[in-house]
Amino acid sequence: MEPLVDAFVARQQQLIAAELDVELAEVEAVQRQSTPSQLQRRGLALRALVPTARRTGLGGKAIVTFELGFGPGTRGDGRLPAHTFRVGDIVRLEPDGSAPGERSAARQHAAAKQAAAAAAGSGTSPPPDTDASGVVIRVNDRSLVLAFDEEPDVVTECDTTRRGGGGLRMLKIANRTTYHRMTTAMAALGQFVRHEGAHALVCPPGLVDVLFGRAAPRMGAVPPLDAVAWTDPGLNGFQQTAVARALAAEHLFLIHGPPGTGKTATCTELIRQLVQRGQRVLVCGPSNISVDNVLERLEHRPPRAAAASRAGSSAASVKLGLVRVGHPARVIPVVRQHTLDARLGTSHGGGLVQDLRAEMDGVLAKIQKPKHRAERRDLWREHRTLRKELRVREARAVEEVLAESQVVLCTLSGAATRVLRHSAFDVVIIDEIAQAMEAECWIAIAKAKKVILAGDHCQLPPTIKSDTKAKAKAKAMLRTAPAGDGPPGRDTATERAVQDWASMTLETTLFDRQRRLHKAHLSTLMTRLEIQYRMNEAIMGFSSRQFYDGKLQADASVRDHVLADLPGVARTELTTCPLLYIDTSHAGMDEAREADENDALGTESRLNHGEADVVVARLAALVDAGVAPDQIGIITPYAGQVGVLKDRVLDEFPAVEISTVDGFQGREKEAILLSLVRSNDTGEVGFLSDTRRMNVALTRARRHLCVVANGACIGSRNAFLAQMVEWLEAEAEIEYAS
Ligand SMILES: Nc1ncnc2c1ncn2[C@@H]1O[C@H](COP(=O)(O)OP(=O)(O)OP(=O)(O)O)[C@@H](O)[C@H]1O
Repeated sequence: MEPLVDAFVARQQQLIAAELDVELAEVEAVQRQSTPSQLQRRGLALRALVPTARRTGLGGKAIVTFELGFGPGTRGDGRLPAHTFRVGDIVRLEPDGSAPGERSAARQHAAAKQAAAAAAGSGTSPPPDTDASGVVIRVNDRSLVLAFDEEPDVVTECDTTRRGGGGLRMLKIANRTTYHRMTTAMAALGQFVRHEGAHALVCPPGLVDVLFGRAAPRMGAVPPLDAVAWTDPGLNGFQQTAVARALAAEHLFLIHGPPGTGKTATCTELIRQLVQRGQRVLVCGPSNISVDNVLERLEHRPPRAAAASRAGSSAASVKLGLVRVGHPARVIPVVRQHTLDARLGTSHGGGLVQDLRAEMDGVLAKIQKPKHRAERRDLWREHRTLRKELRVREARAVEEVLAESQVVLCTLSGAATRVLRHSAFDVVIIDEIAQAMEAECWIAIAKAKKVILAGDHCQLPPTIKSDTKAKAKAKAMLRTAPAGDGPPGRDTATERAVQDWASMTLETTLFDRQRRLHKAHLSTLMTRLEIQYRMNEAIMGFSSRQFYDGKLQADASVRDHVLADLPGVARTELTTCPLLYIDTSHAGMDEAREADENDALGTESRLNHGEADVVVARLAALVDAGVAPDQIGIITPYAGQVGVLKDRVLDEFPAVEISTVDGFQGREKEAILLSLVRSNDTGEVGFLSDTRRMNVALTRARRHLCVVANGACIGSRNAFLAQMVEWLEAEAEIEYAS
């Protein structure tokens, strides 16, 4: 077991370090190759900012508002120029007079290397942070609000020199926190199997054995479906089976949820059932939105349950103690009252904390008034003392809130936050598992006795920047790996597995690994949900056949639904057609290349103006028929084509959502226009050849999917795409573009 896990940990750490390297190199390249004005024009920097307000946030964080002061880029009306800063971005502030990234890039690189080295060793020491980095927590057209652990000197100094010139420049920097947390989680796993004392894992050895294939997953007695008091009586048989088996599983259970099959609804029921049984649950996902989706469902009882309880059904309303850990600014507004911050505000210990924060704000206000250096130093000292006290009281109040909460929700990376350091759970549920890197999952797994994974490996994996390089390296390693005996102490199975790690990339998810590892037990270890509630039956056909053994069923409520059934939509040929294929094969609509000017590594994207014309005409026809623009999505695999379409569409129809396929995973619209772009003489299809990307693309529409493509090109060399074109030709209404 030990060499097996050690090799896994080493490989993961190597992959994480490579990914961080690429991320840092990207940021560094952009910053080094551009002047501050160029960076600002590209939305990657904001210049001439000055701090205009300060307050104290959770954990004594310094919350500082920045507005435009003076100097280059200011326009006089106080509005910020167009920029790409978003809530959650990590940014650095530096005096606007210095060269961009002058100090930072080299420092970041050194810090990253140090972090990797530290984590590979003890796994506990955090990477040194760049001095003036903060997190964007609010953005509007005149200001940005940043949170800092402690107010950086450049910010404080900026105040004193405000009337003398200067100001601050804000630049995006790579977010190293998640990488560090992943490396630390891996190091802890290594220590756990070596029985070293310092690790932070509470999960039982049996769980680790199962997750590494050293023990078969065991199942207790599965409760008969009619013996369970369902809180949502509308769940279908697959969903109920998944919940019942997940309850019975001893260490591990997998829920496979194809598009629209109610995976989140199933997880929600499972959480309620676990809470009814007195269990404490940690609910995680790779992104904030994946977590908030579950929270939103947990908070609102499904209409099906409400109706049933009015009719006197046994559907119990389980009172859940919920808390969402994570910064309130990154949480969707409807669930904000469940954030730890909001819960602290109303808790018993929260009052004292509020008083202390107010006191700290008072000191901050005094610091801002012009003073001698010595006076300001004293005030900062006072501020620090108050912050120490605040942290102690806050920790107590947080413990109280957490103790009252049976369900804690956070991102996978968020499970590493200080407030959850001592928390342990009976079960961790990871939603959207196929989008999560395995090392990230271990941050949460470390805290629980049992793991439930829910996702769909037939959709896109996590986005990995270093992947191409990593894959090539992995292949090379496999080629050079000795075929014979391994090092002493490794049995053959371990050796095989260790060599397997060499082919592992960050795209290899925990879900993938478990499915492969426990192939023989999949029929009991995993339940696939097979009734979908999104697509007209005509839309789901190809996806069902290719990815789900032809087993997907459309629920009666969606089987035949078309746009014409929506209020205000005229009944026309177009609005009664669920699947339309516009073949551009003979229309001379050739693809073009475009260098992505936001991509410092010089990646090229593709676009197709001819296809864009077709899409724009179809969009107009849908809107003319009465389909609301916000119910229409335009998706395409290429960022270049997204740009072309946005330029053509958004002025007239700002509510239409235009996105890459990758960016639309997890979303749906009543009507989807899909532009596949590739159109060339050689049949090159680029990353259309990733079947998972095509699966996502074809399964976003509820009532109408229009595919615009050069079928002759995309189907000429790629067998999967040829089958897709065949399906479209057989099942869709066909139009030929000219
Ligand atoms: N048993 C059910 N009966 C009726 N509607 C259901 C049922 N289960 C789920 N739904 C509905 O199906 C839709 C999709 O459900 P949900 O969001 O849980 O699916 P998902 O699998 O998480 O989706 P995604 O494909 O985005 O991952 C929702 O509108 C939900 O209310």
